[in-house]
Amino acid sequence: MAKESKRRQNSTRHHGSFDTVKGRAGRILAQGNKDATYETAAEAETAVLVAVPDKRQADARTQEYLDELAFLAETAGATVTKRFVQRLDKPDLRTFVGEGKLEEIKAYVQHTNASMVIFDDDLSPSQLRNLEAELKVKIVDRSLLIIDIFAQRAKTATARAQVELAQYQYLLPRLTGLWTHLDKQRGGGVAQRGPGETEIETDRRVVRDRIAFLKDRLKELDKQSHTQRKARTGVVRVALVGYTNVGKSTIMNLLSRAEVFAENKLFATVDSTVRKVVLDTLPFLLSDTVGFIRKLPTRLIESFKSTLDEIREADLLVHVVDISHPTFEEQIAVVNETLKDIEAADKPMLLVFNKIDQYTQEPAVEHHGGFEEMNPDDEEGPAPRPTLEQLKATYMAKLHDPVIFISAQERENLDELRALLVRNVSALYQERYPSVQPVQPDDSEA
Ligand SMILES: Nc1nc2c(ncn2[C@@H]2O[C@H](COP(=O)(O)OP(=O)(O)OP(=O)(O)O)[C@@H](O)[C@H]2O)c(=O)[nH]1
Ligand SMILES: [Mg+2]
Repeated sequence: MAKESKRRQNSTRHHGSFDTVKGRAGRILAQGNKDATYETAAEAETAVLVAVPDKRQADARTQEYLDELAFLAETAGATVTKRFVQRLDKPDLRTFVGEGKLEEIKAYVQHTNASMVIFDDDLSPSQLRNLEAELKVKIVDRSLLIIDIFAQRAKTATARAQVELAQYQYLLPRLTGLWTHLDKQRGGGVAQRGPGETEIETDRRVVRDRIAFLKDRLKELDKQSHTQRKARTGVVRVALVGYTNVGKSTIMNLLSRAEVFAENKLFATVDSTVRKVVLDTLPFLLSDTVGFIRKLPTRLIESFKSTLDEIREADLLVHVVDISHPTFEEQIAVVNETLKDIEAADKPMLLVFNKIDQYTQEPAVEHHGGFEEMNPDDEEGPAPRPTLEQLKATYMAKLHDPVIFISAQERENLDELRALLVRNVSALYQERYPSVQPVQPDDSEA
């Protein structure tokens, strides 16, 4: 714990991401500082959340989304003190929220000395700039927040290079839009003038060079892991997939006795880990990897290509679902969509409903920071959820894939899970490698 906070302090001493977006990092980069590691929130920072749902979105849904954003903010290290919601058909082009709402946010931020405002969507470079000018605090959008958490978590060389690539790809268009906008607005005035065209060009070139370098580096790392993966021919590969925080790493640890970091934070895992598992003398490789989330920036998916290869190359996917989560069905849909995006959707899949110990028919009331009743006049509470038995019946009937209900934490139904894995893995051996005798793969590898 002490180590973690020391690491944080160290890394916050680097230029912050907002400085980056403000353009300062552009200059730091131009001076050859290659360490792009930064964090959105230092400890004890307070954050205000802003969501602009469209008019049809139900209040309860909006709060669930804001819960997730608050969870992300807390994971990044900030304390959420307030949530602002404005229903609009379309976000305001200039400042994302309308003028009146902006005034409200501004007053709150000034009054409470909040250190940042986090938006549940991505902001255009000019929205970012305008909001910064109006609110005079750090402005963070959803992509930046997620990239930032990834940056805090990435451990392996590949994951770090992938995160850095995502950071620079985020930075590049903002470098441009930012300064051209600033120049236009200030008419090239003196006091707070940004760098001239030449400097911007230099910054852009530095960033592009770095992007090219990172892509090469990732290709190199990919070649190495490809060689590693080739050595695994003849061994069935199983990948744990699922929304973030559903219990993938916990299950990995149970099945493989590995020590994968699991905790109640989003994106505890951003590297992939592969372990040899032997069940009933049947060996296979099990990989635990980064969780998915709604509105995951495409750029981030792209830069995490090597990590996602572990999923793409698997013979069998184990889709873990947190059934106790109020939006678990939407989470299933998000995971399936993301699997489609990375072209891994048509693999055989087992659906594992986890956290049955925590499932209640009461709709969840757990809220993260800054919660306030949105519509106190709204008498109509959410409908009770189906029983676990009803859910089982529905899902068994609805899906062709095998379905199982477990609690990794309470070790409930784990034997059933193991048996299901053994059945499916041995079927895959027969189908995929009819001539190969199951071999013992090398000892576990990271
Ligand atoms: N109540 C309950 N909690 C669980 C269960 N399984 C895991 N958890 C908890 O859920 C949290 C997330 O677990 P992880 O294993 O880190 O989840 P993950 O899917 O690997 O998460 P990311 O790596 O962040 O995508 C941890 O606090 C676990 O202790 C379960 O069956 N019941
Ligand atoms: Mg994990």
